[in-house]
Amino acid sequence: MSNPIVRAVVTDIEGTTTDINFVHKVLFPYAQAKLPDFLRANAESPEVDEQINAVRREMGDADATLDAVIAQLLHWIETDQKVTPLKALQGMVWADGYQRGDFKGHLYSDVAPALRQWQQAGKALYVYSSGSVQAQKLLFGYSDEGDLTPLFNGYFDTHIGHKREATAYQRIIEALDLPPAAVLFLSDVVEELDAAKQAGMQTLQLVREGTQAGNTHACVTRFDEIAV
Ligand SMILES: CSCCC(=O)C(=O)COP(=O)(O)O
Ligand SMILES: [Mg+2]
Repeated sequence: MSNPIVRAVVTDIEGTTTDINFVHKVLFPYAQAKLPDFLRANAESPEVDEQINAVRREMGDADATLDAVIAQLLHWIETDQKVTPLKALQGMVWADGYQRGDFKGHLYSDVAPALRQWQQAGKALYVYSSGSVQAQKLLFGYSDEGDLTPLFNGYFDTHIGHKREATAYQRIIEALDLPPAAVLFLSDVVEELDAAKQAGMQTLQLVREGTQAGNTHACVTRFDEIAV
C-alpha cells in the first residue's frame, strides 16, 4: 500500500539503515587509530587546517597545539560527541579505509530494496546524519549492497543543525521546498523524531535489534514495513 502524501523520505543512518555496532565497533575505532597520524601528516593541507582551527574554536583555545587538538578529538570519539569538525575529519580518515577495502558500509538487508522501490515510486530520498556528508556518501557508495548513491537526491549533516533540534528539520523542509507533512523522517532515536515532528514532518521509529521502542511515534522493525 502506498502513501501518496509522502513525497520525500529523509533517513537517519546509525540504528536506522545501519547497525549501530558497525559505527561503534568498526568506524569509530578505525578513526581513533588513524586520526593522530592523519592529522600530523596532513595538518598543512587547507581542508584539514580548516577543521583543526574549527576544533580550536570549539575548545575556546585558538593556540591549542596539534597534540591538544588530537587529544580533544579522541575524547570526543570516546564519548560519542557529534561535533562538526570531528565528523568532517572522521569522514576524511574513513575515505582511506573504504577505498583500501578495509571495510564496507553496513546496510540492513531490507534497506536497499526499499530505497529502490521508493525511488521508482517517484519519492525523493535524502539522508540526514551526524556523520559528515562525505562520510554518508562513502557509507552508501561503498556499501555491502554496492553503490547506492544514485538513489539519493541529497544529504544533510550537522551543518544544517543538530538532530535533536526542530530548527534543523525546518531548514531541511525549506531546502526540499515541500509541505512539512509531505516529508517522512526515519530514525531510531525518539528525541530526533520529536524534533522532526515539531517541525511538522511525518515520523516513523525504526526499532532494530537492541533499540527501545518509544510510545510517541509509530514504529516499524524493517524498511519493507513502511508504506511510502
Ligand atoms: C555517516 S556514517 C557515520 C555515522 C556517524 O558518524 C554518527 O555519528 C552517527 O550519526 P547518526 O546521526 O547517523 O546517528
Ligand atoms: Mg540513529
